[in-house]
Amino acid sequence: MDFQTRILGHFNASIDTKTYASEVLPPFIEVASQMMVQALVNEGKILACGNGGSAGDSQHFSSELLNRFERERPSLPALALTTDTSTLTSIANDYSYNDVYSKQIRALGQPGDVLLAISTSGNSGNVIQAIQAAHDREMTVVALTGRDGGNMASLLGQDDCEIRVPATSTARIQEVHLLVIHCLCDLIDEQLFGASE
Ligand SMILES: O=C(CO)[C@@H](O)[C@H](O)[C@H](O)[C@H](O)COP(=O)(O)O
Ligand SMILES: [Zn+2]
Repeated sequence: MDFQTRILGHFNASIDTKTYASEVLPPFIEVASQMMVQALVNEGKILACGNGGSAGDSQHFSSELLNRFERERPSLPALALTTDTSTLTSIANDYSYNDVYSKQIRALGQPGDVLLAISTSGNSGNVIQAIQAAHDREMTVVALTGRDGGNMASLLGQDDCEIRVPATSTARIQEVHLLVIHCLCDLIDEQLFGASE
């Protein structure tokens, strides 16, 4: 296959995945945005975590809340748990990589906060432990997953929200996760700061 055909294949697969996702995800995205707005209105915050591309997504989300998305508005409290290398490496070194997010959540999480837990497989051990820690801290969880939701799906309670991308490719799932994150940012701004175009 020549490179141009290969590139077109990626574009078409991404478009198809987004089209299919657009038929099933919007109600879940709306609920997740309302959970986040409720936390922010009650002076709570949003903690985010994931691995690899999903670590990047966590930081992408927190930067858009802390700084801005598409309009001028006050900073909003969000924190990616993926960035402090001293904390991450010491927890992984002294305990286990599975503990790198849960230990931070047990210290920083407050009742009413939201955990944004991102995993394309739903099976990353440290994200699973993060969900358990969040529940222990009386936080709610918005989970961005894919495939069959993995072990994360079965951990979620009725106050949580899973946004499961109907796809099996990690890359395609990640591409929809980023779109979902931008939808969440827009809906948060819309609910907190009023309607815009
Ligand atoms: O970005 C990619 C692949 O597109 C990878 O870095 C990917 O994020 C890593 O393999 C992650 O460790 C996968 O973890 P998860 O999505 O299954 O939780
Ligand atoms: Zn990737």
